[in-house]
Amino acid sequence: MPAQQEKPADTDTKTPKLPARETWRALYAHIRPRRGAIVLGGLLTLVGSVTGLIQPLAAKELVDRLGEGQGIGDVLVLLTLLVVAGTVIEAFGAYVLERTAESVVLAARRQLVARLVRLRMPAVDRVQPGDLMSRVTADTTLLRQVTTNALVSAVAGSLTLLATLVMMAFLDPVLLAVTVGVTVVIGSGLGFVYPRIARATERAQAAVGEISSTLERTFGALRTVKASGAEAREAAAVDEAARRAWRHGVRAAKWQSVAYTSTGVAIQVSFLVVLGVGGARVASGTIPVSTLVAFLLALFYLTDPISRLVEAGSDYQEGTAAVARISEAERLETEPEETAAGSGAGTGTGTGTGTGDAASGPASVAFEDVTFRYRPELPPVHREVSFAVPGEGGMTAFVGPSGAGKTTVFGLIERFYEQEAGRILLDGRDLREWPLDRLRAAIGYVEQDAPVLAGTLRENLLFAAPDAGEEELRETLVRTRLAALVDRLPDGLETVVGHRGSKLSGGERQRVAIARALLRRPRLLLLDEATSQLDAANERALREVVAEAARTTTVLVVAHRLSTVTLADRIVVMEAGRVRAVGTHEELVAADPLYGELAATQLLASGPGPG
Ligand SMILES: Nc1ncnc2c1ncn2[C@@H]1O[C@H](COP(=O)(O)OP(=O)(O)OP(=O)(O)O)[C@@H](O)[C@H]1O
Repeated sequence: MPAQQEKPADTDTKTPKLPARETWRALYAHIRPRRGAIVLGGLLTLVGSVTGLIQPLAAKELVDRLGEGQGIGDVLVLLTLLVVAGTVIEAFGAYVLERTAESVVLAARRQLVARLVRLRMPAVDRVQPGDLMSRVTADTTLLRQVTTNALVSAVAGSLTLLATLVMMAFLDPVLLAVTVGVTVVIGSGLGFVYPRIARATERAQAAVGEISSTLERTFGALRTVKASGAEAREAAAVDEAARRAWRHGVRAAKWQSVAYTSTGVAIQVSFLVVLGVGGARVASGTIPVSTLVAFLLALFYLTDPISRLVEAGSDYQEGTAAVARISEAERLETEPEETAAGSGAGTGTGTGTGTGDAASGPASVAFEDVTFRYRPELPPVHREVSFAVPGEGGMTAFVGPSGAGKTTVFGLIERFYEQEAGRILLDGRDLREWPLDRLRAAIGYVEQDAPVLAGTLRENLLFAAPDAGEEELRETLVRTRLAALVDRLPDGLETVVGHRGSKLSGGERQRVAIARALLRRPRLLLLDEATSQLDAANERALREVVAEAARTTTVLVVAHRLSTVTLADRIVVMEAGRVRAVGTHEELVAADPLYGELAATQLLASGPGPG
């Protein structure tokens, strides 16, 4: 079985940095569908704050009228309305923005998951599932802030800034030039700070991804972890990643606080410089004192928009970190859309033969000089592999030493991987010409470790054929010798089987996986036999199930049992990626020394035998 897992290059802490334009484009792609709601939310917030600004004027009018002994009833009503309206509008604006932010996150998650479930196997081999999970959960969360608050702050801040600058220019262009000069000098430091916020956030997020990866590994094999006494080491690995997330998170916070502080410093320094330069201009009679006073007041009005802009910039940096990691996951190679969705014509439920245009009945399979390697830098796993299985049902067994490339045959038939030379034919048609969904609908695949998913027995059985009827389900249970087990269980088909079917025995798991594959009514059944020993009853049950399936379906078995190969109509002996010999058990025992040795020493010979 392919079990190679190595530290993937693309989930390293150093996520390659996207160019600024591309980052913005990727971010904007998330915002675009909701730009209407963001504009609405922004406008409502703005109207709310403007209403707030009118309140002091109304209050002044109220006081004036009181002084003059006039009636204040209408002003009081107006003031009340303003307060209520202002509060309600602002709150509603905030709600619209928050809701939009959540929608942006939701859309990003859905889009990412829709792609990730369609990942091609070579991409899956390179990444760590836990890290991908954290991109879907944790990284998308970071989009919340940047897509709404930061954007609105940036626009509102820019507008206010512009208005204040115009007013300052009107008061005294020279003092404005002085202010802008000081602010730009100090603000240019942000060019140094911002990339550091982005980098620290990105590393913190990568570390969070590592936490997920480690947890996924630990909980995916908790029995092995416990049996190996590795609990403390696994916890330490999570601890190390968590510390790294903390360290980078703190670093991001440090740079954020530097950015915020620099705003205050810029204003303070501007104030002092304007005081000096303005004072001199007043002394020389160039401007009146009132202008200087007004200018200094205006300078303080600058604080708010600049702070908002700096904060928006900082949020944006966090957003870019998230977007870099999300985009990286989105760039992983995927299979065509119709595959996972099963939306291709003629599949729908996946319960029928599903091949639509192809004939029903057992499928034929042929390999013609197939050469394949898992990665370009690795040696070939298949070298000019050729064999032919006619479309007349029956069982073909693949045998050979461990690592000979038997499981890989199945991976290629399912088109999980693509050969580099040669052709693979199903029903005489090149696999590359088959729509993927139709191809897979024609095949039932039972992996070696017979994965049973968390959930109920029923969910597991119907996983590949959700619309199968109750009668068909019963019938399949009988065929796969599972009916007695289901009847024995207090909750029957609704029994929860535990994570990876841990509440079932190895033999039961195998048969559940076969039942699942059979419910798909496959024309070709690929069965990767378990290497573990089964008790005699389980082994006999399994053998009967496979023999029965072979009457109506072409069955290919990666065989580890003598009892299976003796039943096979045809045996393909593989060694080091080549087909060594093809024949029946008797023929091969007589003609092929490797097969003779395998049959004598390596194939599991337990159970009552084929008779
Ligand atoms: N996803 C993968 N990436 C890289 N190499 C792989 C991958 N899967 C399998 N291999 C390698 O390809 C070779 C053939 O593997 P395969 O699983 O086809 O062997 P097998 O004959 O089924 O072995 P076994 O009887 O032990 O299951 C092995 O050397 C294996 O290490």
